[in-house]
Amino acid sequence: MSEEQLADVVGGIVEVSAEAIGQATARQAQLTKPAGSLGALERAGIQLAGIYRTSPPPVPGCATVGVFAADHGVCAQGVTPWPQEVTVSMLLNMAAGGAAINVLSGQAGADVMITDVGVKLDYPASPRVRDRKVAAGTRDLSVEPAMTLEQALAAVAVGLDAADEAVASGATILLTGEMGIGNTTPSAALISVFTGAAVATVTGHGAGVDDEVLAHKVEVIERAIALHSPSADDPVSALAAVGGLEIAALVGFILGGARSQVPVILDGVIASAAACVAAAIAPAAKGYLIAGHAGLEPGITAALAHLGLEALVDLGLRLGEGSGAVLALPIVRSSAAILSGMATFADAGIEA
Ligand SMILES: Cc1cc2ncn([C@H]3O[C@H](COP(=O)(O)O)[C@@H](O)[C@H]3O)c2cc1C
Ligand SMILES: O=C(O)c1cccnc1
Repeated sequence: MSEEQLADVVGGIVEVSAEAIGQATARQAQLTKPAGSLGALERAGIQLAGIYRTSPPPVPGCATVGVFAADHGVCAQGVTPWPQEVTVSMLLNMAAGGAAINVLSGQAGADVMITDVGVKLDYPASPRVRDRKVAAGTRDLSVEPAMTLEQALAAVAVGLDAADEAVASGATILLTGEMGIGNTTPSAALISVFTGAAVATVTGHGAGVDDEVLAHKVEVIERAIALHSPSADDPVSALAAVGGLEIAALVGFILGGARSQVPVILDGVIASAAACVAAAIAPAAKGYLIAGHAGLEPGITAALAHLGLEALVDLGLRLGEGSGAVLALPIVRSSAAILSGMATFADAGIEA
């Protein structure tokens, strides 16, 4: 897609409804509970009213987790303990239903939609994997831009199409997922660029590096940022320079959800990085974002603070895949059900 086509997408994203938010806020105060007693559940329900533009909001039923997979040239710098082959192996594991995201999605009642946007190694085609490969992995962002602008935009388009397809198939809520060995490195880079936080404060252990490798990971990211001088004022260029193909696809998935006026539940650090980019491209998209969980990666905390989002769940997760997003799904559904299902003080004849 071209930058003009992306601008059209941005132009199609409307702010969530302030009127429905006002109505839902007033309704929360009339329900048979002390004001504010349901905490974050109340705030989530009000947000859903704004997103769906009606109060009470519908309970989001059909849910799709968009899992985007890709590889990362920066793995050449030794920023992850895992070999790149694991991206393919886990992709096939997900296609076979054996990954954590499959099990958790089954429990939550969500469909898993798997898209290859940039896996490096070949594998036997699977009917469960959508082949939308833009490139066989990114370049090493510590020595050259991870992607060309064209590749970054093409990957954004893959995510937009996935969101449109999910919504056309009946999804009324989207959740972000990913698989890509090495992807916590570009995620930390983007979060540093978009939040302004120091690299060392937003870089974590990812899939298990020790403290010594973590220090090296920080140094690799600092080097990349010094090389490209990415700016939050030019989000697509920043994404191309220090991002990843699945992160770009997640940017498109988020923008697509916002354009279709459905909520998008964010997973962990990779989703948080994509959300920072999406919000910089389209500030109105922010209103459609729900932070699924807090997680152990420090970049999540910085990104959510930057976006003004409050994590719904904190189970000390550090997996990714979409795991924290699907765990939050029942809570998000409950927040809508509270607004439609609870009696008001007037209904129950209680003097408020
Ligand atoms: C077996 C396995 C399953 C995973 N599922 C998600 N990730 C997570 O870990 C990777 C990012 O961490 P890093 O940047 O440190 O490589 C991504 O694939 C992410 O989805 C996994 C990682 C592994 C090894
Ligand atoms: O929080 C995450 O999303 C995460 C953490 C570790 C590894 N991969 C992803």
